[in-house]
Amino acid sequence: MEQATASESDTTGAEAHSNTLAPVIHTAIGKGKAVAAWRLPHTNEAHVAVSLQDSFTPTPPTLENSPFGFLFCPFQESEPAPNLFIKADLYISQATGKLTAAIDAPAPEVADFMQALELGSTTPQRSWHTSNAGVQQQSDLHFQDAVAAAVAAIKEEQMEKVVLSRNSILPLPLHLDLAAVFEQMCQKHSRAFVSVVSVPGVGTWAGASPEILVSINEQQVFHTVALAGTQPATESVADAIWRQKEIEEQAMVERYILLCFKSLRLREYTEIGPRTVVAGNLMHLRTDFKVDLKEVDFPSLGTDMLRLLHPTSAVCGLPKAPALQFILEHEGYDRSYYSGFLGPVNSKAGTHLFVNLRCMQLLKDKAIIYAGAGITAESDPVKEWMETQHKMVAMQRILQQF
Ligand SMILES: C=C(O[C@H]1C=CC=C(C(=O)O)[C@@H]1O)C(=O)O
Repeated sequence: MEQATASESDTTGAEAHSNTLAPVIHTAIGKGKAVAAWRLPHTNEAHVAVSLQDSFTPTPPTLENSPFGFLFCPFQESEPAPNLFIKADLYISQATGKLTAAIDAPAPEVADFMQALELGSTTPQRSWHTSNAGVQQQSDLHFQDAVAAAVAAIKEEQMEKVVLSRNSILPLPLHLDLAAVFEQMCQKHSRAFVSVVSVPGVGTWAGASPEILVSINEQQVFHTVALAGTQPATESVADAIWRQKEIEEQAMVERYILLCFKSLRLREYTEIGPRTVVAGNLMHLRTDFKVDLKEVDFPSLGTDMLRLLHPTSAVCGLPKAPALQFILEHEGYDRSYYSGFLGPVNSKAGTHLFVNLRCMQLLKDKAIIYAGAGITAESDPVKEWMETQHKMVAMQRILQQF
């Protein structure tokens, strides 16, 4: 039997001609397989990976020795929301338009999939894998009360910052197609990491994230960011004026990343920023941290930083333990995969994990849109609620296209 290896180039020549990405997504769902589609920021090339395995759970997520696939992890691991790895048994990119099978992909399943693809998909609209978990939605007042409680706890010095979130449930348009949702997001969000993930028994998520968690590109450059502070986008980023509250909020995220480097005794990094960046209808403050792994001998940096960073102070808070405790006690709903992380691992372009933000979960006839806001001593409950409204606009606009 052939061994699984850790690179996207380990593929056999199993090809189906004239494929585009949409039929591959439809066939995967029709055949009950897990599928992920993604497009990296500032690139034109979309990718789709399909797993032909029955199990998707990695324990624990390691990056360096992983085969090529797509990692999908929740905010907090639980039975309905486990860490998932969609191994790329089948892979297609827009650049080649050819579906290829990994060298260790199960041959009968590959043949079966190719045949179904040739026959053409009859997948109806609004067809994707759905989760069995119930939907919880809190009232607007619940969110605002939680913010007020967080401000009080911060003033009592129980923590410095906590990120509180909420969800909003919308009916789904009848003519919604998952591949078309992906395409719309690619068109509308060129600066974001765009993805759709659909896993049997777990459900379907779509999003356009502005936040890199851990990325190692083909030149072996490690990259992470401190992203925080939000305001509506202005004509030009040069016009952005940031309040002290946002500057401090982002500085806390930066400080936590520096602490992670320090705990790994890593001093050879570059730091650029904070700069104003645009994310859809919004702007944020971002500092970029990079490490050249060709110059620094630290082969496990990706996995080590992932373990230390998640959940970052951009989605959890500072210090991490009391902020997490506060979230679990006060948010009043399960974040599931919102504010978890996701992305391709060991692809030709490297490993690119993003925080699952500006995202939605697709149920049979509803979408759940998620958003959060960083709470500090200066936070105002109504303004923070408005900020979450602004963050939900990205996904609302995608649904309005149908
Ligand atoms: C938690 C979210 O955003 C984070 C990322 C950027 C800015 C944020 C903020 O200003 O609060 C959040 O920390 C979200 O989009 O749901």
